[in-house]
Amino acid sequence: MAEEVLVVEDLCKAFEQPDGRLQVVDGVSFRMTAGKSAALTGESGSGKSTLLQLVAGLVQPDAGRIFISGHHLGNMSDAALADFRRRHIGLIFQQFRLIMTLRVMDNIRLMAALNQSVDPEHEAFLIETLELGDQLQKYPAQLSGGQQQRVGIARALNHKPLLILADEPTGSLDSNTSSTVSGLLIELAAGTGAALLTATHSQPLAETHNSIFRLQTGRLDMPTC
Ligand SMILES: Nc1ncnc2c1ncn2[C@@H]1O[C@H](COP(=O)(O)OP(=O)(O)OP(=O)(O)O)[C@@H](O)[C@H]1O
Repeated sequence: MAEEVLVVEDLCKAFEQPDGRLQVVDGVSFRMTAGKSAALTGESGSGKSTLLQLVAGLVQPDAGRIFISGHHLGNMSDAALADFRRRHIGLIFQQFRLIMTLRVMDNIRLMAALNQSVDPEHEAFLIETLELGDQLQKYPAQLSGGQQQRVGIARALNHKPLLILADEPTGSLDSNTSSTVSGLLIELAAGTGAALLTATHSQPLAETHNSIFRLQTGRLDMPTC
């Protein structure tokens, strides 16, 4: 049986807003296994980014539990959680969030270097697959949007995370570039055995994942598997 990477149990999160308390996540449970991808869909404001931030341990839940490879995030100190996130989670953002003062090569190596876990063969494989070999000495601003996001993907996968969390990873790209980049992300995640959870508005992108989880009024529908 495939290894269970992510287990989310009865997760709840509310925010105080000027017009009252907003229950954004209301008893959400789901599981993901190694090498599988799931898209998280839902209308704007339905809580997709909040759910990703909860799973990344960047926001604390009001109730519920999150296990990543059997480790309960709620039992970790802030320092242990930060260390765990750096080692085992890969984050990909809509606006890429590359470090503009570092060359492409140093951006790609950032997480792996922090973890002292650089694997030159794995790194070379990512660079070749993502066609970044000619860009390594450039700065991010010298690349196209699609190239910058491919650097973001290489950075998120280079330290071999168990779980990749992508928030609208192709939202800033045109539709052709978007489907190339998202195809590479899904293929690489599956190939490295990571579980991939992607928040997206795009139904075509969602349909390229193994499963679709739809957030509606804080709850999860799982119509597609
Ligand atoms: N720190 C916060 N404090 C108060 N309200 C918040 C906070 N973070 C998010 N919210 C609210 O929670 C709701 C869900 O936000 P979230 O960003 O998770 O939605 P989303 O589905 O990712 O939206 P989008 O698709 O537009 O990015 C929104 O109403 C938002 O205003």
